[in-house]
Amino acid sequence: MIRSLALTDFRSYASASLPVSGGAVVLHGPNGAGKTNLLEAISLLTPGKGLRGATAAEMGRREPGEAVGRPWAVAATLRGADGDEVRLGTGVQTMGPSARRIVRIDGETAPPGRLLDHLRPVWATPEQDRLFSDARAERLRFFDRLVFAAHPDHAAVVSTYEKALRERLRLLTDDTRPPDPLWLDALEARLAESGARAAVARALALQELQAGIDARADRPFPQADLGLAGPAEEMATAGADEADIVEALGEGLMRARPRDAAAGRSLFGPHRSDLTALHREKNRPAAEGSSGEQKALVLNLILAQVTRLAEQPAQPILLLDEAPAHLDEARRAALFDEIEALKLQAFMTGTERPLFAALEGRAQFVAVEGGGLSSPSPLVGEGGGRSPTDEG
Ligand SMILES: Nc1ncnc2c1ncn2[C@@H]1O[C@H](COP(=O)(O)OP(=O)(O)OP(=O)(O)O)[C@@H](O)[C@H]1O
Repeated sequence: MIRSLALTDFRSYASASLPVSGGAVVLHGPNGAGKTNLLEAISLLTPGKGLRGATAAEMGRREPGEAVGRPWAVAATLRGADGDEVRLGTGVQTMGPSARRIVRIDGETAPPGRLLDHLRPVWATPEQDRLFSDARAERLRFFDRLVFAAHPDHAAVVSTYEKALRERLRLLTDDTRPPDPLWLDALEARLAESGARAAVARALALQELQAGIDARADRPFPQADLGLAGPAEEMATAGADEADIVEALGEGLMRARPRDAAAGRSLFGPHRSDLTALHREKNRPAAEGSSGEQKALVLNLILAQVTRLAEQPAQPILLLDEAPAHLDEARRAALFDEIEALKLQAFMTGTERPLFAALEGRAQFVAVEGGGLSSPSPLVGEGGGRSPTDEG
């Protein structure tokens, strides 16, 4: 679990540090105070672009009128189940368009994937309120993140696939010369192999998540019947051998060449797959649900995810941006109870402290304002920064 956090020139924070207790941490403060910025900082303690999907260059603190942000850093001290302390750090040392985030573990530069040995942040953001009615690509990215938190190899497989896909499209749409057939074959072989592996991992993760959702039937959250739409995932779900999926993908890609070349887009392959969900109780597609209903379905899915991750050595950390505000009182109380029952560390944001009234005395409350953090004793904040922009 995270024991302390320190931010330097990160977004609206010049310099802030926060000792953290286990369990629930409530970040409350007005709009624009920096609550989401703090969650984003924690979400960077895992590979990827964090909960806003931003570039490293965007995250450096900028004063009004400044075009380029400062080099920034996020650091956390963790205490593992065995009582050992680990220091995780990430940030960029020089700014510029090519700014790359580096990762340090106990002071040593490490590949970002190693962060997953220690921490597995899972987040829910207001953007997910329309997850099931949103664009397909967004939903697939969300699902791939769930797959990847439990099966870290999945990220590399998807990235290999996406790289080969871009390369193949470049060959197919190059007007200056016909595509080199050997190169095209090689790329499609790579696509079929990585695509099949991704599809198998997705199907497996879906099965585990569905089992997790089914096991939560007694909770006051709506349940989703999940599915994966896409030929490769459908084969994997039906129990096909990976080799057969590779073959089917290879054939499909070859057949799709003229169509892809004409469209200038890749119209076939598991990047076009989708996560489907049925609101079980209502027996209707989740996409038709209200944003409150979709939020509750997503939260239930995320709780199933953290429950399954809790069985792994690296700890799940729940980051809930404005989630409680979207829930009615009964579900809010159930969410808080669940965080306690699962012994989860959860960071939750909300503009109003009374939203978290049920947690008074059971959680750490942190007031976020003006780029600073303050938490009553024994948890003393040291926000020294100020938000350079308006703070609602
Ligand atoms: N790179 C940056 N440098 C300086 N300030 C930034 C940077 N990026 C974002 N900000 C500022 O951070 C503030 C937004 O913070 P954040 O999104 O954390 O607010 P919040 O407390 O979650 O608000 P809300 O309740 O409205 O969701 C804005 O004032 C924004 O201008």
